[in-house]
Amino acid sequence: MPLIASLIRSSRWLLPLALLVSLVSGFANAALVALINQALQASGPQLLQLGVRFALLAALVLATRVGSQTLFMYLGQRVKARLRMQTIGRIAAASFRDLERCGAARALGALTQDLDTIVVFFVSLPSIAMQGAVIAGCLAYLGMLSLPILGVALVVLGVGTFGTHLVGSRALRHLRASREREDELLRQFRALFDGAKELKLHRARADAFVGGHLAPHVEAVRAQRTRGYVLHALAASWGNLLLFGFVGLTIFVLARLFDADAHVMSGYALVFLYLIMPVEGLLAALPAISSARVAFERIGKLEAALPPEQVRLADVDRPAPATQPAFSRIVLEGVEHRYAHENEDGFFTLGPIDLTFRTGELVFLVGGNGSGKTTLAKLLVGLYAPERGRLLVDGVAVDDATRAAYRQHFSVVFSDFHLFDSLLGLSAGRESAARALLVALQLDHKVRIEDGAFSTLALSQGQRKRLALLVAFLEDRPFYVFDEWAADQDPAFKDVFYRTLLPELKAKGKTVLVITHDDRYFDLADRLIKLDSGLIGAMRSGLADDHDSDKNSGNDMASAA
Ligand SMILES: Nc1ncnc2c1ncn2[C@@H]1O[C@H](COP(=O)(O)OP(=O)(O)OP(=O)(O)O)[C@@H](O)[C@H]1O
Repeated sequence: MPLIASLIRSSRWLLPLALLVSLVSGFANAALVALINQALQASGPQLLQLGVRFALLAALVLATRVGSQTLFMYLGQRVKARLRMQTIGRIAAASFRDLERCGAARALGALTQDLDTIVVFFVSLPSIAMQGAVIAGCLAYLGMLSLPILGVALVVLGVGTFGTHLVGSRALRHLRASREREDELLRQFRALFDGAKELKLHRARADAFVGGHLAPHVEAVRAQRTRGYVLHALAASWGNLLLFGFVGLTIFVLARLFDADAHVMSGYALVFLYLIMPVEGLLAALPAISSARVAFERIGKLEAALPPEQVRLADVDRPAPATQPAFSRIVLEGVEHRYAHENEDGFFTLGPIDLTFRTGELVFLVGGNGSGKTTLAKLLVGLYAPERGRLLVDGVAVDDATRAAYRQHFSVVFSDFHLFDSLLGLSAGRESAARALLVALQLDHKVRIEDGAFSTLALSQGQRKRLALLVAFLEDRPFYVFDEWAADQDPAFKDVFYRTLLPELKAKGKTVLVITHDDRYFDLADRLIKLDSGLIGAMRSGLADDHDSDKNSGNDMASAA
C-alpha cells in the first residue's frame, strides 16, 4: 500500500528503531525461558550466576518494553498528525466540484475514525512485534531441543496461517462493508442536528427518522461488525486449537517417540507455556490489523477521489494590482455545466452561455428557482471548470493551471455562505476599516472585532449576511457577486444595499453581479440577464454598446422582468 510505504519512509529511523527495540525485548523474553530451564537443573555457584543473568535479562526486557511502547506511542501520534495534515491538504487542494461530489461525511470519517483506527494499530505494533519475537525465540529454542519437533511446529504454523488468512479475508470484507455504512450514518447524524427544528416540531417525522432511518443503519453496522469480529474470533480459536493440538501431540506422543530426557521435557513444557500468551496475543490483534487495513484503504480512496487541482501557485500568490483594474473584460464563451442527478434519469444542463462582463458594470441576474443562477455564478467565479466552452480574461483563456489565480478576482457572498469567526487572510491593518464597516452595516451595537476575530456569530440570518458582506468589502476584489444577498434584509436595509452600497461599489470601478428576485430595483442595473432552464432567456442592457458583445443580447428587456 503506497500510503503505508510513504508513512514508513517519513518515519525515517524511528520505525526501524522502535521495531528493533521491540524485537530485542521479545528475544530477551524468550531467552528467559532457556535460562529458567537451565536454572531448574542448576545448583550452587552456577545458580547464583544464572540468578544474576536472570535479573539482568529481566531488566532488559522491562526497559526495552517501556522503550518500544514509548516510541510507538510517539510514532502513532506523529503518524496521525501527519496523515491528518496530508488529508486536510488534499481536501483543501481538491476542486470544488470533487468536494461536492465526495461529501463531507466521507472526509470527516477519514479524518476522525479511520485515523484513530490507524493509531490504535500503531500503538499495538510493539506488542505485535514483541510477541512475534517471543514466538520466533521460542521456536529457535525448540529447534535446539529437537529439530524434528521444530519441523512439526513449522508445519502447524503454516496450516494455522493459511486457515486464519482464509477466515480473516472474509472478516475483512465485513469490516470494509460496515465502515462504508458508517459514512452514511455520519451523514444521518448531521441531520439530527441540522434538522433538529423539523424533528422537534413533527413527532411522526422524528419517529420515522430515528426508528425508520437511523436504527436500521445502526443495526446493519452492528450486525456486519459483529460478523467480522466473530470470524476473527473463529480464526483465533482455530490458531489456539492448533497450538493445543501441537502441544498435546508433542508432550504425549512425539516426546515419547523421540525418547526425550527430563531436561528436554521441562524445556518443552516451558516453551509451550511461554508460547501460549504471545500466540493468543497475536491472534487477538487480528481485528486491529484488519481494521487498520480498511482505514488505510479508505484514506487512500478518499485521496484518489480528491485529486489536487493543477495550480500554478506563483499566480495565486501574486497580489492583485491596487491602482489599475485587474481586467477590463471577462468573457464566457459557449460555457456549459451539467449536473448528473443520482438515482434519476435527468440532467440539469446550464448553457451554452455567452456573456461579457466589463469593469465597473452593475449586472442583475434573474430567473426562476432552479433556473441555474447559482450554477452560473459558480462557473463565472471559477469554482466549476466549464465542461464545454471557456472563460477569457481580456482575451486570455483561463485553464486548469490558472483557474485558482483567476478565482482571486472575486468576492462572493453565496446564499449558503459560510462565515468564519475571524478575518482570515486579511492583514491586521484592515481592522479599522472593518470597524467602520460594522458601523455602516448597522452591526456595531452587536458585534465587535477583537484581535482579528468577531466577538460573536450568534446573530440573525440577516445580520450574519451583513457580516459576510463586511468580509467581502474588506477583500476589496475587482469583481463582486451577491447571490440573493438582500433576501433576508429588512426593507430599509434592502434599500441601503441597492441604492447606496451597490452604486458605491460601481463608483469604485468594481464589477458587480447581483442574483436577485427584487423586481423593485431592477431599473438600477446597467444590465439585466434572465436565465430560463439553464439558458439565457432575455437581457436588458443599459449600456449603448452592449448588444455587440453578447450573442444573447438581442432580446426584449420587458420580458426579462
Ligand atoms: N450540487 C448539485 N448537484 C446536482 N444538481 C444540482 C446541484 N446544485 C444545483 N443542482 C441542480 O441544478 C439546477 C439549478 O440550480 P441552481 O442552484 O443553479 O438554481 P438557481 O437558479 O440558483 O435557483 P434558486 O433561485 O432556487 O436559488 C437545479 O435544478 C438543481 O437541481
